[in-house]
Formats: sequence, structure tokens, C-alpha cells
Amino acid sequence: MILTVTLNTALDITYRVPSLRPCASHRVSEVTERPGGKGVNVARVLAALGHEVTVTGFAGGPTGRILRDRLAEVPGVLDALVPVSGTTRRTVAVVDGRSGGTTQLNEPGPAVTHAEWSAFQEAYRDLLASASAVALCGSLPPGVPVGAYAGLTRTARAAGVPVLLDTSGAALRRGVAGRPDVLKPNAEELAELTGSHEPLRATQDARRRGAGAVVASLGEEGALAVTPEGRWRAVPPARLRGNPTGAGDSLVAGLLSGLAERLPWPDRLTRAVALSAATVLSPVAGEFDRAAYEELLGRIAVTAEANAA
Ligand SMILES: O=P(O)(O)OC[C@@]1(O)O[C@H](CO)[C@@H](O)[C@@H]1O
Repeated sequence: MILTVTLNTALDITYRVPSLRPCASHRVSEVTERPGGKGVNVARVLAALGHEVTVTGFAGGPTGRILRDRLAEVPGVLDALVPVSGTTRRTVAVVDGRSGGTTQLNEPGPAVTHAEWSAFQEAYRDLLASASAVALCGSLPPGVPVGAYAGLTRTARAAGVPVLLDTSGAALRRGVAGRPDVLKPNAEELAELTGSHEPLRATQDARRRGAGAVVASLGEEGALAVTPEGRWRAVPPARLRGNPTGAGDSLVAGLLSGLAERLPWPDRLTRAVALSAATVLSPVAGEFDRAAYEELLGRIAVTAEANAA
């Protein structure tokens, strides 16, 4: 099975408002509520692709209960979340009906105690025994050490399980030192990590910091991969309008799915970018449009890239 880790799970609330204005009161025209956090989204997509997948991380309090109840309804996803005494966070995405743009508000998450963090690490070691790959995804809740991902990466690699890391800020800076097999930053995270806004240069720099391969998600421009086997750019056919929430998570799912099936890199990138684009096109954040995915598979342009000067 593929294991996804979401230390800071979330109940994702999406509000649609006719027109979003700061410092104003709004009538919400549509609400959706889903179990989320990046690794949960990755798991949902992997299960939809037919992979056996287990979700771990923390869940607690009333929102944690709702999240687990909703997760139980997702076919093919096994819940191995570890309980915490604090309350699982909510995130709020506000979609502006006029522009289609999304404003994201993410709560910090529950305070995790030392004993809870130890319990998680023990559960994680046990789960690795039957994992073919692991994805470490999202922000860290308060109380979890900033070097957590570096440690979890080393544990997985010692168990012979390949690791994909998708996080941000200090957790990313420290996590890359654990030498994940694949690092998946977006353009902003990549610039923050390397100080460079030039994607190819920054992706190569991120790889030199310890990752086996780096796949940068570049929104409408698709993805840029710097790997031991070569460098590629994978681009969707046209500018896609829609809700990009969860598009990066679908990209991660595509990469993991391709890794599990030992696909060559260009095929993995095609799958990942098609899934990501089909997620933008789906009306519900974090879900992908299957018909669009299948159609897009034949329309992703993958080209080899030369080294940055
Ligand atoms: O605060 P984090 O962990 O960085 O991001 C959390 C989050 O915004 O990312 C997902 C979309 O990628 C949402 O499901 C989720 O709530």
C-alpha cells in the first residue's frame, strides 16, 4: 500500500460568495465540507486511481471526529490516524464568484504533546512495514518539532521505503536535509527555499540541498522535474480556469502512482500534470474530473530541458 502522512489534517470548508470584498459582510451562496489536509487529498486521488492507500497523521476533538466519519465514506482509503487531545483544525477557502479566485485561511492546528508525537512515530514505523512508498504532506501542527520531516524521511529510507515530501517554510528547509527521494514544492515554496525566482535554477538548487529528484508545480505552466535520469517540463494544453485548491495534491498523487508502477519519469509527469489539471477543472475543490483526466492524458507536452546556465 501507499502511505500518506498528514500531521495537520483539516476539515476543509469551502464557501462560495457572489463577490468577495475585504472588511465587508457576505452571504454565502454555497458551502462544502470535506476531510482534508494535503495527504488526505493525495490519498483520495490515489484510491480513485485504484491504489491501496492508508492515511496517517493526527485527528482529535469534534472536527477530528467529523473528519474520520467522512473519511470512512471514501472507498479504498484506510484510516490509521493517531488520536490527539487537541482539536483538528478547519481551513476555509472562499471562492469569489466574480473572479473565480480563491482566498485560503488555514488555522494553525491542535497543540501536539510530546507523548502524542512519540505515539505517532511508533505507529508510523509499524505502517512502513507494509508500505511501498510514503508521502509526507503539509504544515506541521504546533508542538511537532520543525525537523519532523527530516526524521520521518530518514526512518522511511532506513526501512527501504521511498519518500515524497511536500511541505513549506521551515519544515521544508529542514525536511530536505533528510534526503527525500522526491521533493514537490510549488513556485512560491521553491523561491522561499532557494532565494531564486527562476524555476529551473531554483529546482536544480533545491535538488543540490539533498532531494533525489525535485518536481516543481508551476500552476498553469505545469511542472518542472529535475531527476537523476534527466530534466523535463510537462505542460497542460491550455490555460485552465477553475479552483486550484488540491491541484498540487493531485500532482503528488500522480507522481506516487507512477513511482509505485515504476513508470519512466516522462510518463509519471504526464499522469501527474493531467491529474492536477483535471483537479482545477473539477467544480469541487480537491476532486478531479475523471473524463477530463483521461482526455488530458493524451495532451500533456513533455519536453526535455537543458541545464540552467
Ligand atoms: O496548511 P497546509 O497543511 O500547508 O495546507 C492545508 C490545505 O490548505 O492544503 C490542502 C490543499 O492543498 C487543503 O486540503 C488543506 O486544508
